[in-house]
Amino acid sequence: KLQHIKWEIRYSNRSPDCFTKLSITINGLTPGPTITATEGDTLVIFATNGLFTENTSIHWHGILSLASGWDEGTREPFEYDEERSLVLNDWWHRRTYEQEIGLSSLNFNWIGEPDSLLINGRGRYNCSLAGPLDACNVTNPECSPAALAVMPGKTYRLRIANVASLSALNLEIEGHNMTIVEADGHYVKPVVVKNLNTYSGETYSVILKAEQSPSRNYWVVLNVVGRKPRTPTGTAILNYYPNNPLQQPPNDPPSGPLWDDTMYRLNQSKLIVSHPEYIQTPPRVPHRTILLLNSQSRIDGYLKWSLNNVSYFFPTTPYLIAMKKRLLHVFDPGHAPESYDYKSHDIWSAPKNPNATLGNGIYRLEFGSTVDVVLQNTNTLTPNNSETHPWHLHGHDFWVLGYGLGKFDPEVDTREYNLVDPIMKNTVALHPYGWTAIRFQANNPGVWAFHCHIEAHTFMGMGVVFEEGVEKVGKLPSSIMDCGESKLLRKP
Ligand SMILES: O=C1O[C@H]([C@@H](O)CO)C(O)=C1O
Repeated sequence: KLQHIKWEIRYSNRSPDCFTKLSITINGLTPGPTITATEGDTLVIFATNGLFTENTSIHWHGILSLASGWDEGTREPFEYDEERSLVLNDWWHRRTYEQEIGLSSLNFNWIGEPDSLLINGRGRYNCSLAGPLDACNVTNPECSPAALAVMPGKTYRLRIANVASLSALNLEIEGHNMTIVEADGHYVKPVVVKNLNTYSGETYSVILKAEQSPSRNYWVVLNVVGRKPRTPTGTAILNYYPNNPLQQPPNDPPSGPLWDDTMYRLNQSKLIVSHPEYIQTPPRVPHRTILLLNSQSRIDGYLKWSLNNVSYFFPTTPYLIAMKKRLLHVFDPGHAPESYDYKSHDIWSAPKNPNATLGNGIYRLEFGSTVDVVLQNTNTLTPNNSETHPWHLHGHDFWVLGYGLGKFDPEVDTREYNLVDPIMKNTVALHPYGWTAIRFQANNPGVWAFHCHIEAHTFMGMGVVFEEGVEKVGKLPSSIMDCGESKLLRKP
């Protein structure tokens, strides 16, 4: 089926948590409109940029720009009556420009924790904390809680997206277990959980049975985990027909797991493996292994994040254009570092020498080769602290071969890799003081980002770039020649 969709991207005043804020919207909505499509449909999306001074682009998160013939016509390995979407977000009242200035000043100012958590674009800020010039109104219908309507006895597929820019979020539905059946577009060997940890950029489907007493509603509860929460719990209402969708459950919301229980989250990550009937077996061995030390660092006094002591900065001319048009001077010609000194590096302490360098050299991958990346976490510059990082790869799905705590040991840990039924994903968590190993095939011609999906961390340099088969990319349209030196190539 062919669908034509029109999107207008513009600023509007929105009050998703009762506090009015200028927000970037699609057709006036945040989160934007839902597209309902069947696998195989063709979507033509005509987007207009109604922002006054900014460029914009849309990243098709989790939708591979590759022909995936093996997915044709397959049936889902689970049953449900209806589906519902749950878009989970964290929300700040300060403008992103102020945040950027704070992050990139010598007088570093962290973005802090979110003001609110939103479920389907709705949250609740405590308006008594708002300033005299702020607009904050708890009776605004825009911020009345989201209701998830269910019929007693029916089974639902909840499609969950964590679109937060920072937070790892724990979702719990009071009195109901969830069965995880899908992650990042791949079917999962079903696992029953009381609550679900999701990391920025991830998507899941869970099956929920409306099998509790229909005499009342139940809480849908969202909590920050992995960072010390300073944000009130986000809530929505699981609304059993025929109760009023605004009727609050009779008790307090459940409190969720402890925010700093890393083992709990690590163990849940390990439970997510491929559904037995949908296994795509990974190649047995990689052609190349890249080991990436994730560390907080300093460059000339500025706080940064770096990979193998290189903090990434974006070149002003896009790589794809630079490579196709031989503008090779616009980024570092050298190779990005393949590894770090893992024998002597102490991951448990703040680094004695936190200095790093800026760079934007790339990893050139042989087309068609199998590449392993091992992400190694370490202590930040703060003593006894290590953070969670959701790593997101553009242009590919990867196999998740394993997770561990402590320092990755290539001799021992590679033997424990799951080569039998690993899940494929596009976003994966690196847990505090832990490591995560992934494998992918460099089979999608182009230039692809691999970065921490925490927006502030990407901004502070936490990313790398892969190139493969760029010579196979066809002619670039002159309409994309907008940034840096590519402007000179634009046909009038
Ligand atoms: O990048 C970060 O900076 C702060 C803190 O480490 C320094 O203020 C924080 O929590 C981050 O995730």
